[in-house]
Amino acid sequence: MRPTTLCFPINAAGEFLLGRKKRGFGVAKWNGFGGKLEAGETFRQCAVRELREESGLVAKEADLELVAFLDFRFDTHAELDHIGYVYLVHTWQGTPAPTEEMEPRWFSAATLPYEDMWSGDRLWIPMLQARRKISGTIVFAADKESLKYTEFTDVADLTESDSLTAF
Ligand SMILES: COc1nc(N)nc2c1ncn2[C@H]1C[C@H](O)[C@@H](COP(=O)(O)OP(=O)(O)OP(=O)(O)O)O1
Repeated sequence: MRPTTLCFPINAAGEFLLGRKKRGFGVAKWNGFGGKLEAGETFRQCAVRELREESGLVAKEADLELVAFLDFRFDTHAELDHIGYVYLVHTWQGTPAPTEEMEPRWFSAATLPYEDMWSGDRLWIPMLQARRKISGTIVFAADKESLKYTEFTDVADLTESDSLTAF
């Protein structure tokens, strides 16, 4: 799978905006807003575009705080392996609105619906809520849901890799 981005808007009350995915990869799960990199796009361009397309929120590239690099691997489905850059978004224009792909809703930090999210999320999203920046590997088992292996490392700073944009 192509490289991806994932954005989590956070409001002044510390709530996270999630969207319930209506179609495609991760359908019916709550997640941040993002998608696959398009040809010629930078990760930040992708993140801004996907956030707008899926939530209606308009952010500037400079308003994205890069907080995680994740290597998602699927033990018996290598075609699904992909990397993702994760951003927190504190500033935007517009109001969240349902889109063709996502049904948005605000959640307090303590009540994220982990039972209806990707199973790795309950491990790494709390690290972001603790203001950590991380690099991680998440390996899913054959059922594409259970976790087989995870590893997370704190990083002092993160920068998007240019070498991952060519495909
Ligand atoms: C496997 O673990 C994952 N956990 C979480 N929390 N998020 C994930 C995981 N794997 C992928 N994601 C994110 C990364 C992207 O933001 C989306 C998937 O992107 P999608 O397939 O929806 O990409 P689009 O370009 O929007 O899709 P279309 O081709 O349908 O337009 O999930």
